Amino acid sequence: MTIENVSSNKSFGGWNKQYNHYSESLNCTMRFAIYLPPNASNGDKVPVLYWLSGLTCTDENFIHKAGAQRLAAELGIAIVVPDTSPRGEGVADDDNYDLGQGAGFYVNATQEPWSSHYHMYDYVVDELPRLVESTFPVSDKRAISGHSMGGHGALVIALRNPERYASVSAFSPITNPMNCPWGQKAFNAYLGKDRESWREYDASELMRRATQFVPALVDQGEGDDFLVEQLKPELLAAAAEASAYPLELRLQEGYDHSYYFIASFIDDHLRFHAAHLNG
Ligand SMILES: N[C@@H](CCC(=O)N[C@@H](CS)C(=O)NCC(=O)O)C(=O)O
Repeated sequence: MTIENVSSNKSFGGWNKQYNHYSESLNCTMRFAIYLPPNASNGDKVPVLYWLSGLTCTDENFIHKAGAQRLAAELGIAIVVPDTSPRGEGVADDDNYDLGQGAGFYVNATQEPWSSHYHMYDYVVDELPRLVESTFPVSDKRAISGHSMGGHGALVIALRNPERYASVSAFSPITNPMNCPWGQKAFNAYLGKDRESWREYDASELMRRATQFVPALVDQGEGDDFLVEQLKPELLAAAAEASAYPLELRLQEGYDHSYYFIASFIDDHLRFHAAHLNG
């Protein structure tokens, strides 16, 4: 596996870096970002928080806007940020922002024209950690978090792979994609009409029947324009109650869907993950 460094910026004593590599699961060249805290340069193997971004994002939005590096440096946690879909000229796309490139929804697509590249689930669960853990001074202690579409991705991936993650968190996640317009549009396209196959990618469905628990923290802004139609945190809360899932769901008054919200609470999420990664 060859990977190519495309940027390096020192930050809070550690390094923000971007890499390109050819992804076997996505069948195209992908870029990801990694923040390596200062102690990763001393030969320590540091734990990793994987961050999954939302619709329209690349590997850069979180790195530029969330302000996570200062505390990640202090806590000694690396952060890995993949892109949100396969990309490139030969990769299927759609004119709308909520389907195709920038909108991979962290599923393995089974339908044409998406199925030859759109395997973000396999990429995030298997290929990217394997690459990161064999390339950088990081351990196999993992946590996962994300925003909106990426919050959906983080919850689904942790719920389906509880042995792989110490903790999971999300900002403004799409909690029940089977029952909201963004999710229904994406799942119809990527997975087809059979709604049974959708259940494996629905955080509320998975949480309701969970028997193995990954500690979960979710923050949702009450001033979020997408709250009622798309995000529906009350459905996740009901699912958690049904399985006695260890979910902490916090509604934050006045906050919207933007990175201003994420930046306001990212420290809480980093400390939550650090407690579980180092516990
Ligand atoms: N219609 C909006 C929806 C997209 C949106 O709100 N994206 C969120 C994630 S769901 C985001 O993080 N945008 C990029 C940013 O704020 O940096 C747009 O196209 O900007």
